[in-house]
Amino acid sequence: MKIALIAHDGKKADMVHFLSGFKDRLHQKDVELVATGTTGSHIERAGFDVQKLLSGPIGGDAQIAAMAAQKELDMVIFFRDPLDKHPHEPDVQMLMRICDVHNIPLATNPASADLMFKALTQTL
Ligand SMILES: O=C(CO)COP(=O)(O)O
Repeated sequence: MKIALIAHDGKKADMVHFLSGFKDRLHQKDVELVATGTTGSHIERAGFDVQKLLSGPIGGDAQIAAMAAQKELDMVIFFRDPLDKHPHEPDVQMLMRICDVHNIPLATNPASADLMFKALTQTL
C-alpha cells in the first residue's frame, strides 16, 4: 500500500498533525509514504519514513500524478489551501484529474482523510 502526501504551505502543520494521529497504526501496517519535497521534509521531521520527490511548484505534483497514472499509488492525501494562490495551479488540477481518471481515492481536507485512514487501518 503506497500513499502520497501533499500539503500546501498553509496546510503543512495540519498534515503533520493529521499523520501523527495515525502514527502507531501506520507503523504497524505495510504502508509506504511518498510526498512532495517540502511536505516530505515536515513529515520526516515528525518521525516518519517517507520518499521525497521534487517540491510541488517545480514538478512534485506532476511526479505524483505520473505515479498515479502508472497505478503505483493506492491513495492520495492532498491538503490544499483554498485561500492562497499557487503558481503551479495547473499541476494541482492535473493531479486531481488524474486521480479521478484512475479512480484513486483522493482526500483534500483532514475530515475526508480521517475517514479514509480509519477505513484503511481497519481493513489492512
Ligand atoms: O506545492 C505543493 C502542492 O501543490 C506542495 O509542494 P511542497 O510539499 O514541496 O511544498
